[in-house]
Amino acid sequence: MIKILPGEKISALDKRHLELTGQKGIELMEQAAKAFSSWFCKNFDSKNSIIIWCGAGNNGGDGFAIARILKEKGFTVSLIECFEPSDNLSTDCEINRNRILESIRSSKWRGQIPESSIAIDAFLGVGLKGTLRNEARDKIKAFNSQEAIKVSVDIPSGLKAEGVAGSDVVLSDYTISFAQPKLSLLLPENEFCVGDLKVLDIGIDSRSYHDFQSDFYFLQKQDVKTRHKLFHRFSHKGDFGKIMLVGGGAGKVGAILLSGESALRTGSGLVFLNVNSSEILITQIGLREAMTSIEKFPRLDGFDAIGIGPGWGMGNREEQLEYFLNMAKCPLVLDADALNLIGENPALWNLIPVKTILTPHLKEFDRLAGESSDQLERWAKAKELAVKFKAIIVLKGANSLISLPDGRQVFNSSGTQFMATAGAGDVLTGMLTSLLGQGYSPENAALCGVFHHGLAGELAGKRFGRGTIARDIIKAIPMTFSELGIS
Ligand SMILES: NC(=O)C1=CN([C@@H]2O[C@H](COP(=O)(O)OP(=O)(O)OC[C@H]3O[C@@H](n4cnc5c(N)ncnc54)[C@H](OP(=O)(O)O)[C@@H]3O)[C@@H](O)[C@H]2O)[C@H](O)CC1
Ligand SMILES: [K+]
Repeated sequence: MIKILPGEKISALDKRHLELTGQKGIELMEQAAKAFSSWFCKNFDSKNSIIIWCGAGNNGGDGFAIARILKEKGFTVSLIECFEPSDNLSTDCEINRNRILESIRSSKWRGQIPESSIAIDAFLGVGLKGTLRNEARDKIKAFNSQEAIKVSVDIPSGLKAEGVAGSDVVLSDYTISFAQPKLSLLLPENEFCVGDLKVLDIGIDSRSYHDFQSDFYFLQKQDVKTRHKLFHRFSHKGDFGKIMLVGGGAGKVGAILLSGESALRTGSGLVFLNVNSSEILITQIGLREAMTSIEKFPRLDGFDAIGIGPGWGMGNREEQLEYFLNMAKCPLVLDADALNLIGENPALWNLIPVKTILTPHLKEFDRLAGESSDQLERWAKAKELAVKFKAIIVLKGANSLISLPDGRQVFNSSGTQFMATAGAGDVLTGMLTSLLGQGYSPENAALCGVFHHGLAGELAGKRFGRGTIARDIIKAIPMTFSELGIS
């Protein structure tokens, strides 16, 4: 997994990469511009007219290089230089400016609002320091007043790598960030200016990160494959685990059925659903592949993993939750009402076995950890709780955050807005419990489960868009394994 470094360390990281590889800065910039352009060509037709706003630093240098590449690809490109002739350009910005083809129209910014169908923001990147100067503010305002689709290079101009955006910031539809997402791009508070986020590999040598400390990591497709267990032709039902999912209170059976079905689609060998006695019939009809039980205090031996909470209800459940926390000898997942019960009675924290996976959404997290004034505070609290109770806390949302007992915090890269639908969380609980039951370590179960859940959402979202429902996500789970080449 790639480390997420503070913005102020990015140039030191580049330097380390250049030392290790013998590359030149201008070559790294070219890799970044090529990565951006290749994403751009996949997403936009060359009939579009493009205007690129370039600053005087390396973000602007990226912009000049992107202009040249997109022109070569057949786009109509023009440039606005957001600096004065007296300003010092960074060395690589200067080189790329000189490489610009004569056929690209380039003008100085003189307060005009140009016309184009796509505007690319390569004005300010992670090198922004202190308070934004007035002249930069005017340019950002002018940039925002264009009607064009807006795409930011690396980070929206005016946004700091770690900060919450103020009012003087480029309002992007897409932000295409290099090597690693900057923390500010992952804050829900900044969604209004970041838009869709894509992080592109620009070929930074992974050894370059060794010299830098950070507890924040970014989980990508390539990190997941090696964490999977592989099964072979002699594998039998037992290897795929026997799990119990506890929930399904009166009127909420749907939640546990979704968890059960997603566990089966994730590969569980045997799935038991423990539900309210009133709900047994409907549970059996709802998921033929599952077995059902209605005991409040069922025997737990023989289970490889237990997931508790989906649709459980909170009335008279505390004693039952205590029973599961005290008696289970296998790994646990706690979700929904199991978490709400802990929120109501914090003493239960002390009963949670080490490396239990907790999967709160934002509101459940606030019930567990108390209200937070912003997401940064929530992230800090998640880390504190994960370390204190040696738990794995999955704070669900866009770029779900997995806080590990050793203090590392991992942001997930998969997912889509179309997963914001009833039952998506129950699907995750089923997947995580399933992977634990298959013998994955809790850390690998959390990382793989969260990534595959997001990927399943993406696949379902591509097909059903806004109409995506939790069952579409479940149906897509098997495809996530083939997508990653996992048998
Ligand atoms: N590893 C990577 O991710 C790579 C990223 N690349 C790109 O490089 C930029 C970072 O480039 P850098 O040169 O360090 O800085 P910027 O271009 O972001 O910003 C410098 C310019 O910003 C002006 N500035 C700074 N503070 C202010 C302010 N408060 N108000 C207005 N203007 C400001 C600064 O002007 P000065 O007069 O102060 O010097 C500069 O003009 C990164 O974001 C990526 O896009 C590399 O291309 C490849 C590797
Ligand atoms: K930018």
